[in-house]
Amino acid sequence: SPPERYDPELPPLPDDIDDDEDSVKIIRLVKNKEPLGATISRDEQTGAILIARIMRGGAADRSGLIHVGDELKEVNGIPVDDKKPEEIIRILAQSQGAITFKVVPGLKEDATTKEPKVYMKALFDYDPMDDKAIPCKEAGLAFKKGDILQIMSQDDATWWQAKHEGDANPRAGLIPSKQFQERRFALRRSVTTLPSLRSSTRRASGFRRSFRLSRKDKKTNKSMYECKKSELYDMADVPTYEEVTAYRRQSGAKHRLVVLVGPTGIGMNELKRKLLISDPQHFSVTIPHTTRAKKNQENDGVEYHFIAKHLFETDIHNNKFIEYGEYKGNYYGTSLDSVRSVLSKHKVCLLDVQPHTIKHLRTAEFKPFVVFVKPPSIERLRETRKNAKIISGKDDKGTAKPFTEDDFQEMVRTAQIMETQYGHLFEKVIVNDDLSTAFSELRLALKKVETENHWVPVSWTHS
Ligand SMILES: Nc1ncnc2c1ncn2[C@@H]1O[C@H](COP(=O)(O)OP(=O)(O)OP(=O)(O)O)[C@@H](O)[C@H]1O
Repeated sequence: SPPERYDPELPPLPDDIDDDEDSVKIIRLVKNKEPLGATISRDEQTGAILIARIMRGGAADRSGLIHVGDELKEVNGIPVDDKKPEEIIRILAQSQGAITFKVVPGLKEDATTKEPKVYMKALFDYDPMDDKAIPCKEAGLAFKKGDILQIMSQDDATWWQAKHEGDANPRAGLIPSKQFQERRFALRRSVTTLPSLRSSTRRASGFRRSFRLSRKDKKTNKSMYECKKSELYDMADVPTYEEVTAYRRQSGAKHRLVVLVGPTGIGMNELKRKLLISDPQHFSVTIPHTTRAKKNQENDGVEYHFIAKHLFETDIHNNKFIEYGEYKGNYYGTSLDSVRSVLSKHKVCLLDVQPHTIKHLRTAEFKPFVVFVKPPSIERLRETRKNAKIISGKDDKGTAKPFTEDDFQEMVRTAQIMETQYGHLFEKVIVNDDLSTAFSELRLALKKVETENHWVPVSWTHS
């Protein structure tokens, strides 16, 4: 049967309806300490004060009574037509308890938006209090590099709304959009000069000890390992946000590649060695390639893969190497296939690389877990490394020498530059102060990578 209609019969609308009077809504909100969660702006054309933005989950949003586009007429009986937005904000900030608004409703917003599930990893530090561009500092959300943000709204091209992942407080805050941040970051970069990691590591770094070689060429005092890819390219990458998703490795699935980075001499080999000893069935390292002649006691595919120079060069051209370099006329390198070989044995592959290499490894195949091994304070370095030796590379045999004050300073300096330039790629930072503490921390972190949820780029889970 057709539904009965209970609507009352309405009289016809009068012809002389007064828009201004009839469409006005009086809204009463009780405001405690919490901000209202709305921003206002003046319409350039009409001069009207409009609700510019409603913060998701804020007081205004939860009331459901105020909407973007509503025109504000009065606050607590005070007309706002002749007021500057700053003055109105001051009135709002000062009032406590019930606030009365008189508004002319704008066009209704689409109310079907449900809570969005977009997560971004912040790749930079942000403090709205230092941001001259933000329309309202109090509405801003501060965050640190590495924080996971749930993006609540991307409606505005310049200011997104976000909250910290897992934060029970439903109130969102304003953050600069990716596009906006990229634009102004690029502008800022063009006027400041970043310290170059390349020149700083030229002296100290060279071959990783993974290649079991000393680091410096004695005669030229030059890095044996020259970056083949321009680091200028890195400067063009603007770290803003990266869309991420929770990923948990399925038991039985291949392990994520464990990548260690840090200044030379910080103890990456030591940490790798300890991991290998702690569980040789579980952890493994890659076998490097070399074009040097095999020594008698060596076996092909054990210490090195021994290959001919022209084959090595072909492999270079075919992008088979993660890193490679030349030392005394011979090539040494770590191939992608040597990593694959470890992973396909269902072992955890421990790899230390130069930081600019990380981005080439960040693929769905390897899902690298990047650990930055960081030096403690220079005082602690002096204390803890009192009896330690470093392969100085000052002589051909690469004999171990005690650390010098220069070594410590170089380590701290390089670490700072690495963190500034590549910090957004580090998922775990381990300060190698006391070695056994650092080792336990690393082992725990690697255990968690195998069993717990971690945020990874969405692109890694699509394939
Ligand atoms: N926390 C620590 N306390 C004391 N000594 C340490 C600590 N960590 C590492 N060392 C010592 O410092 C020296 C250098 O460490 P290691 O060879 O592991 O450095 P590395 O980072 O692998 O350097 P590279 O690969 O560039 O040669 C070693 O003698 C090591 O035993």
